[in-house]
Amino acid sequence: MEGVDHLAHERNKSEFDVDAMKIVWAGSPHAFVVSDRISKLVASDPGFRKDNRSTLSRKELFKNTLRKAAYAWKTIIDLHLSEEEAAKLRFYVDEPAFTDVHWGMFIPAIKGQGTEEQQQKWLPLAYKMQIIGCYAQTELGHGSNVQGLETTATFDPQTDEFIIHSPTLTSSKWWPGGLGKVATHAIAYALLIVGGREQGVHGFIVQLRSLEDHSPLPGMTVGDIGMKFGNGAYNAMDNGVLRFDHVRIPRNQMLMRVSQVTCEGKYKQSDVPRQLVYGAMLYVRQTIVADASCALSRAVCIATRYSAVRRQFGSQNGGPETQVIDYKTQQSRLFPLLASAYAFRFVGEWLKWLYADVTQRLQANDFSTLPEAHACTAGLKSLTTTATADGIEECRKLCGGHGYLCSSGLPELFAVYVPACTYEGENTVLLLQVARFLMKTVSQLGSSKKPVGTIAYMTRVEHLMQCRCGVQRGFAELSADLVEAAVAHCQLLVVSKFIEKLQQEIPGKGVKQQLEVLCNIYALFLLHKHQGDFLSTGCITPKHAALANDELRSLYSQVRPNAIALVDAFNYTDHYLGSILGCYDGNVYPKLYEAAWKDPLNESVVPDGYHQYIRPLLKQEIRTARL
Ligand SMILES: CCCCCCCC/C=C\CCCC(=O)SCCNC(=O)CCNC(=O)[C@H](O)C(C)(C)COP(=O)(O)OP(=O)(O)OC[C@H]1O[C@@H](n2cnc3c(N)ncnc32)[C@H](O)[C@@H]1OP(=O)(O)O
Ligand SMILES: Cc1cc2nc3c(=O)[nH]c(=O)nc-3n(C[C@H](O)[C@H](O)[C@H](O)COP(=O)(O)OP(=O)(O)OC[C@H]3O[C@@H](n4cnc5c(N)ncnc54)[C@H](O)[C@@H]3O)c2cc1C
Repeated sequence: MEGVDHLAHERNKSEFDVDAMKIVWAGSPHAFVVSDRISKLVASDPGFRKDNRSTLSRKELFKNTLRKAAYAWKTIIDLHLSEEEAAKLRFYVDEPAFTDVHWGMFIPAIKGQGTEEQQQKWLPLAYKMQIIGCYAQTELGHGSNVQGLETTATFDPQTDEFIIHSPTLTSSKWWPGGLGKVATHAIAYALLIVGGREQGVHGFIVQLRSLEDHSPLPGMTVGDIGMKFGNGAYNAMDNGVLRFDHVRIPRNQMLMRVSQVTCEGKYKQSDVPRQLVYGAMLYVRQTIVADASCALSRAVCIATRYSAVRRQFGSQNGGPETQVIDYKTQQSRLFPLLASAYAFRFVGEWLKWLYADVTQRLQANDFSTLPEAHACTAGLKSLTTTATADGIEECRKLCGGHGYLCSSGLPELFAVYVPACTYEGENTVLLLQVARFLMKTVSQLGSSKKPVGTIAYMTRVEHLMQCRCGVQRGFAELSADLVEAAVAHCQLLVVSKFIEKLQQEIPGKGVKQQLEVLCNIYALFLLHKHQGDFLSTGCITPKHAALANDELRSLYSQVRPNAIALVDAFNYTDHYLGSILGCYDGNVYPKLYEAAWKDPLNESVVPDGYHQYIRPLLKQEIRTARL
């Protein structure tokens, strides 16, 4: 029945202060108030409905996304929302759109790589959305290998301009979000050529479309690259293709914080590391880690609530069947994902601090922590997105057949989420960056200081690399093993940041205790999963492995009575979850049944096509029918 909380019995089992945990999850009392208010504002506004998305064609989906983006912007202006509130509104609208790239990449690139003068010119236009930007780095032929990009930017001292050109088919810009149909400007990455000399890849602000009638400017061939994975909402994003035909831009539209080109045609490399050209990627990678905790927590919330609602087998003397959340197999699949959602939340908080710290240092021309920041953002982006994509799929499977319905919210969540393993740095490529950082760290330790902890094994690897073949060839030969080492290094980071979080003051009855249980689950699950490595290196004995397994089962039993309260702490509205299986009141079956009849296929009792195709079949008239 509507209005009845079918999960009340579960909520009454909770052993901790859920409201206090909501504040821990949000990050602070202020962050909770903003999130709570904005999520309810979005959920209560029909202009932001999303339950009809799966029935829209791609063009309808795209146009609806433009409508929502414009409506969101009007809401932000009308309600005088702050930048923080506006970002939360875009988050809870939950629609992949050009605004993600405008705010998440175009603006950070100008802030990170533009001079003061360039920031003063372009940022006010971008903040007021008087221009709409995209981040055009990837090409048809190159994405991971940034230094392999083929678009050229040739300086013409006669006119004090750069000539942007796509010399080959593979140099076509390909994938940039917002590029296909919406963006008026791009940060375009191109190989700089000055005085006939190649100077590496740099960023350029290029206007793509007229601000009067939105038509592509001369020399631009631009469009959408076509349908993407599944029928998911990511098809609302116009990932585009763009070819430049000798497009001229003023010299002052090269982003010149890192390097400069003078009007005389002199290339100047300031003492800022070349890698700052990659700065926007550092920013996005750290936001992606926070996004991973959000996406995984959504899937876990759905699967946990449904696992408490669903009963299957185990009826005693005609009594109720067993809740599937009580099966140890369900717990051993679900609760490590619940623990991971919290673990990624806290490592994401730390990474946000690390990014802010490195940004502050860079402003003072202190580049000492840039390598560490790169390794951490790259490694944690890779680790958390892989675990989250796998975790969303596991949550779908934990919900049985109903998990495969669009109305469960899980297929869409998976389809929209999985490209995170590829964009902003393909996950293996990023782990190789971490491996390179680890190797460099080890080689710098020198003979007097042996590596310890998770990089102790690197001594053997380093010896092997140096004696058997050159370091470069050794690295390539052992890259698959080094990627595993990189994952282990990042897992250590996640566990250690969870432990550090527990050393902080955490108010609320039973809250810290619950987090300690989740931290232990996360760590022991990893030990169980990788016990082969731990055993073969003598880090643990078979007895330790058995003890860990026993302790895991005990910890699952401790989480069980608190599971619903732990996902309630995410404080997601039913609108944001977009899932009948995960609805707050647990009233699943009537809602599933009601939703089925809303499908367009049920608009007629006899389906279109019956008379043309089915009836001839049934009446054995198929031989003569015109198909
Ligand atoms: C409101 C918030 C919303 C935000 C979310 C928006 C989401 C929108 C949806 C999707 C957006 C997706 C956008 C994209 O995908 S943009 C394109 C992303 N592309 C990539 O990530 C490319 C990956 N490739 C690279 O980063 C580089 O090519 C490389 C793999 C790192 C190789 O670099 P390079 O060829 O220069 O050479 P090296 O490996 O030799 O590196 C040289 C040294 O530089 C150091 N390095 C490399 N990268 C960085 C960095 N980013 N920062 C700092 N330092 C870096 C590297 O460690 C080497 O140092 P060393 O000391 O060892 O010499
Ligand atoms: C949904 C989506 C949105 C995107 N948005 C944008 C955007 O807004 N702007 C933008 O510029 N780009 C965007 N991209 C492009 C994205 O950044 C690239 O796809 C990504 O960087 C991966 O590069 P790639 O496609 O060239 O993969 P590749 O590098 O070709 O990867 C293919 C395979 O080769 C392997 N590989 C590659 N190099 C090595 C190596 N050195 N050693 C070992 N293995 C290797 C990879 O691990 C992978 O298995 C987007 C992509 C997607 C899917």
